[in-house]
Order: sequence, then structure tokens, then C-alpha cells
Amino acid sequence: MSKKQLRQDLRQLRGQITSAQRLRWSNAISHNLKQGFPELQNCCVGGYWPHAGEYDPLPLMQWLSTHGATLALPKVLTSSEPLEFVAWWLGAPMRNDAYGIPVPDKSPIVAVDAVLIPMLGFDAGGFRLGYGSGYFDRTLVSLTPRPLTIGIAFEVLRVPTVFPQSHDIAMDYIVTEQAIFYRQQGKLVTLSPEECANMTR
Ligand SMILES: Nc1nc2c(c(=O)[nH]1)N(C=O)[C@@H](CNc1ccc(C(=O)N[C@@H](CCC(=O)O)C(=O)O)cc1)CN2
Ligand SMILES: Nc1ncnc2c1ncn2[C@@H]1O[C@H](COP(=O)(O)OP(=O)(O)OP(=O)(O)O)[C@@H](O)[C@H]1O
Repeated sequence: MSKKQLRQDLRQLRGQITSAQRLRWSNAISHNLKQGFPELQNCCVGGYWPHAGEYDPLPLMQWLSTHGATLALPKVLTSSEPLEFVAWWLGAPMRNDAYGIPVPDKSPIVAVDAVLIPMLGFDAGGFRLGYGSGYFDRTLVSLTPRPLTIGIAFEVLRVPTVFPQSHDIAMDYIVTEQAIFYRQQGKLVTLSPEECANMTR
């Protein structure tokens, strides 16, 4: 199985999730994020505008902003550059990027403390499969200090391996509708939201 084939299969699998199911799973993911990462309320959080059946983080982001967080969305410059995180708030003027994903228009670049990272698939080592452009890998190596990375996916997108390469950066945490996972010595350890909230970060 090639990485390309795996992407196609997972895209198809995710496309079969009904909107009712996605809404139930998304509510559970938002709950895990709220309970497991209370410090996001005091952070600048990089989220994303949902695309092609991904978990929709916008309701959570709005909740975080009413609890003190500042928010950012990723902006594609060119396909060989890192993403920029730019300020976003409800009602910010937007335009569509080259993929048709809305991005804030003329918002300033901001430093993100934590990023919610959409995953097309993920594996037992905490590695993520994206759409194959390497945007998030390039972005994470470019940021110092590196923000907290929280990869997000539905459990059905878990695979034995995403065939990670040397440039692939494993997520610090992975959140699904079932649980929160922390990466320790290359393996995923399951945490309850309470255990996760009590971790020192
Ligand atoms: N919601 C969301 N926003 C994001 C990302 C993401 O993964 N999800 N990105 C994370 O990198 C960046 C955008 N990267 C993207 C890369 C590929 C495709 C995509 O749909 N590709 C099509 C092929 C389109 C084409 O060739 O023009 C595909 O995979 O079928 C979308 C976004 C920044 N914003
Ligand atoms: N740190 C990096 N510096 C330069 N190029 C990189 C870097 N990371 C990844 N790339 C390039 O991006 C390409 C795609 O990477 P990969 O297959 O890991 O994508 P992905 O993580 O699934 O996608 P994405 O992050 O866009 O959602 C790689 O072939 C590689 O050439």
C-alpha cells in the first residue's frame, strides 16, 4: 500500500461518514478538547476552517474565544513555503484560498501557542497523514518555540502505519471522539480528559 493509495482510501472512507454521525463525533471531540486542554482558554490557538468532511473546530474556537483565547487560521502562501497563522475572529473579513478554503483577508500574522491539526489518518506512533503537500510539517519546523500540537481525527481513520518519513513530525496529542492520546516513547497512551488536564505542559 502506497501513501497515495492510503490517502485515497481514507478520503473515501471519510467521505462516507454521514453528517449526523460527523456531528455526534465532532461534539465528542469538542468535549474532549474543552475538558482535556483547559489552558487553551488562555492561549493563542491555531485552528482551521473545515474542509472535505474534517472535524469542524469552529464552534470550539468560538467557545474558546468567549473564554479568553485568541484565535488564528492557517494561510497558504505558496506550495513550498510554511503556512502563516493569521488572526481570526467571528465575522473577520475572509477570502477563499487556492483550495477554496476561507482565510482571513488582511489579518496580521500571530504567534500560536497551540495548533489543532486536521488529520486524514493517524497511526500507532502518533504520526499524521495529511493531504500530501507537507504544509504542516514545514510549518512546525519553522516555528520556535514549537507550539503544542493536537492532531484531530475520527477513530475510523486510525491505521497501523502512515509510512512516516524523516520530515514527518509526530503530534504531541491526538484527540478523537473516543479519547485523548499522548505520545510517549513513540507510542500512544490513552488519557481521560481529567488525566490530560492534569498533565504538566
Ligand atoms: N481545513 C484545512 N485547512 C487547511 C489545511 C487542511 O488540511 N485542512 N491545510 C493543510 O495542509 C492547508 C491547506 N492545504 C490543503 C492541501 C490540499 C487540499 C486538497 O483538497 N487537495 C485536493 C487536491 C486539490 C488540488 O490538487 O488542487 C485533494 O487532496 O484531493 C486542501 C488543503 C491549510 N489549510
Ligand atoms: N520540513 C520540510 N521541508 C521541506 N519539504 C517538506 C518538509 N516536510 C514535508 N516536505 C515536503 O512535502 C511533501 C509531502 O509531505 P507529506 O507526505 O508528509 O505530506 P502530509 O503531511 O501528508 O501533508 P500536509 O501536511 O500538507 O497535510 C514531501 O514529499 C516533502 O517533499
